[in-house]
Amino acid sequence: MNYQWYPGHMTKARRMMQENIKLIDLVIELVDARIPISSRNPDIDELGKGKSRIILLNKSDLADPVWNKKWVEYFAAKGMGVLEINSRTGMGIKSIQGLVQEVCKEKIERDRKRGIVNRPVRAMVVGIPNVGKSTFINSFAGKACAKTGNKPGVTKGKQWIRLNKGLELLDTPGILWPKFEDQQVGMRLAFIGSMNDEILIPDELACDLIGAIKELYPKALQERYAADPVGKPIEILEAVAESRKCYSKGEQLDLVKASGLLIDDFRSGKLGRMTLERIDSDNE
Ligand SMILES: Nc1nc2c(ncn2[C@@H]2O[C@H](COP(=O)(O)OP(=O)(O)OP(=O)(O)O)[C@@H](O)[C@H]2O)c(=O)[nH]1
Repeated sequence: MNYQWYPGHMTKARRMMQENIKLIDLVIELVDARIPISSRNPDIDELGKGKSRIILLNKSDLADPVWNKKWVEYFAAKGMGVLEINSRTGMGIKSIQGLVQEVCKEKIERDRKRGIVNRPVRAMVVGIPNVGKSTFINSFAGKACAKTGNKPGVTKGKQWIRLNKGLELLDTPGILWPKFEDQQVGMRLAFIGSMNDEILIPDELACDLIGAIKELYPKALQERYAADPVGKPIEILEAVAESRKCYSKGEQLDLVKASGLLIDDFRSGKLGRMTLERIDSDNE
């Protein structure tokens, strides 16, 4: 299947990003912990040049804990502030404030030398669609947050959330586009549900997903569906249909229904915590 990403509002997204980036000191980039490279924007390093940076591995509850640690080490080794978080439960969120202070140390020091004290760090959350930006902002800002009104000298309509004396967050996240011309990336985004499912063919998507899981977590397919993990993806999909009793009229296996169930099981973590992207020579 051709995994086609429709850039849609990419030009607008880029323009907004370029406009907002001028206003901030810190870029908080959210990625999906299950595919930490494919869920990044290919131009983020260029767009965020000269800004402090934090990368958050969101949805870490759905990803393999062993690989969460390895990916944290990977980004830390590249000099980035990094944490694994779960925006739904708030896991890891508390540690962000300390990390902000750490990555913005130079800026705070620079301000202090110039006699500027108590100027808050201004941050913006960015990430591709569906990575959890809104959930994260709600969780990070919490109920205690107060929206500050429009500030003089700031582009009209911008709203800042004051988290504490030292940190303000732009209330609207920057939506970035993924590396949409890359088929592997497109496929992984389709697996996690970051591509419009309506443009995808369910059983082909399911077979591609089975192919990926079979390589990395063969036992999961065996345990949940009693499937032979060395079988062909289509045979494994048939096993899914049998184990979940997906039959259409005439006792035929309903592979489309089975595909939906399998994809849902993966996306909701019922198949287990899985990381589908590994550190290899391509991204080292
Ligand atoms: N399991 C899990 N689900 C999460 C987490 N963070 C967000 N989600 C879910 O992911 C889905 C997308 O979250 P949103 O906050 O709407 O994502 P977004 O990046 O703002 O999406 P766009 O508005 O499309 O750009 C929602 O169903 C969230 O509940 C997380 O850490 N773990």
